[in-house]
Amino acid sequence: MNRPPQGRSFGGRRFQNGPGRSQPEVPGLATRRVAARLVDGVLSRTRSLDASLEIEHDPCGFRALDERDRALARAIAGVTLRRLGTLRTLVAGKLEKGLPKKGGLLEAILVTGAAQALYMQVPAHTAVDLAVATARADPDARHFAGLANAVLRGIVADGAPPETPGADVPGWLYARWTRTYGPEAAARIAESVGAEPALDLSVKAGPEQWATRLGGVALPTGTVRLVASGLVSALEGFSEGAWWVQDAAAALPARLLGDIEGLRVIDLCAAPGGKTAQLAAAGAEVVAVDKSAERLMRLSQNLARLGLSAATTVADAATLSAEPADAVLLDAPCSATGTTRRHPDVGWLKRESDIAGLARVQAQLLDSAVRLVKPGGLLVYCVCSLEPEEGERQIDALLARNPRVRVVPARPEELPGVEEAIDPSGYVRTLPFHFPHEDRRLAGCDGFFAARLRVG
Ligand SMILES: C[S@@+](CC[C@H](N)C(=O)[O-])C[C@H]1O[C@@H](n2cnc3c(N)ncnc32)[C@H](O)[C@@H]1O
Repeated sequence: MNRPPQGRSFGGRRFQNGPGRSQPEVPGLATRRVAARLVDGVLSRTRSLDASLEIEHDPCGFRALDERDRALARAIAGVTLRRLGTLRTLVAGKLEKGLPKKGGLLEAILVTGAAQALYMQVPAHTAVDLAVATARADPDARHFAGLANAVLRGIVADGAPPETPGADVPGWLYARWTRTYGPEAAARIAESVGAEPALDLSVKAGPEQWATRLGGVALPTGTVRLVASGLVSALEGFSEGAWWVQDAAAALPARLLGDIEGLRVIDLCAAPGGKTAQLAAAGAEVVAVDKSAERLMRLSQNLARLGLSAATTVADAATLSAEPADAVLLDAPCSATGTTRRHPDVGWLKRESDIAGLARVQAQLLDSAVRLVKPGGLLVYCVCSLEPEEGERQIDALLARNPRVRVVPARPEELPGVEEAIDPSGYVRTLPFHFPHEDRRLAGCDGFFAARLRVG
């Protein structure tokens, strides 16, 4: 006789109800367990949300869910991470002795449960009951199912707290933004990164037409912006390769190279290829370099969909030797704090001490990039970080150690609609509240730094 499967299967439809017994799972429970596991990867600093969704062995059971439940699990994890500071404070306020040491998924269950009750349209009793059931089904958290029930009922009874600027940004990061940009701008950055981002597309041609066809708006820099919903691959123009997804701020650095038609351009740290696509679409002969063969393969697939081409080289850009090019674009690995709006887990996964290590790598990459530019050619350096050590200070230090390099300041007419991003040194520094729009869903951008340099 075939017996029903026993025990726990992440994302499956069965869970352990007691020794040797298995019953059909409560509807919605698998989705909550997956959401808690996605968030747990971030709380334990073991996996980013994207990594949990992409890793082959599917550590959270995400792929076992159907499409609707996947969307819900992702939404719960996303809202939780966007509100994590507030949710952790609320949970801590209900726990006299703090979180139990061996609670397994307990913290993730509590914050995802509270997020659904306070910030999503999930009835509070459903959010609490499913959180308690998720705790019962976890081998460690089950000892604290009663505690989970009491904590969540208390949080629900109090309701959502008033918004406090910076409450959902990790303390170390908010303190940095306050020091760097001042308290008012830091609060505006925090508010902007707390909102759901729009979907930004770089189009090969005809931004106005594509904005009309897709029901979005064309930004003055040429990016087409839509309110995100559903699968990107289902949107008109995806399969014919008319556009690719790229934040409006991420599309600025390649523009700084100006007219590159027919020029040879080396794109360092190129994968997954958003900037390579821009360079190739502008008519350059592009060599895309990345140290990850797997990510370069994804770049080639992306370019193939777009009907664009570039040569690819798997190499460490810090030691690459190649024939110098007319221009080089270096999009260096960085703390990525400027992408907090799209990746609300960034600050929770990183430590402040990571920044110094990244800055050292960026300096090596910059020195190598300078060597790869023909005399008289241009180098654009960029990072998706809000931290000056990775941006402004990095270029200041390069100028001080290499007399061959000088800044070619960005000009306002090159950045229509975002002229305020040009600083007194001629560097480009976008902040998440740039690209304002009356419809809040269409406002904002990633925090990027870019500098254009001439190598003599
Ligand atoms: C910020 S992402 C680049 C995004 C890309 N430029 C785009 O527009 O789509 C950073 C990339 O740098 C690559 N990378 C990191 N260190 C590198 C190195 N030393 N040499 C070459 N590539 C590197 C990573 O594999 C990753 O693909």
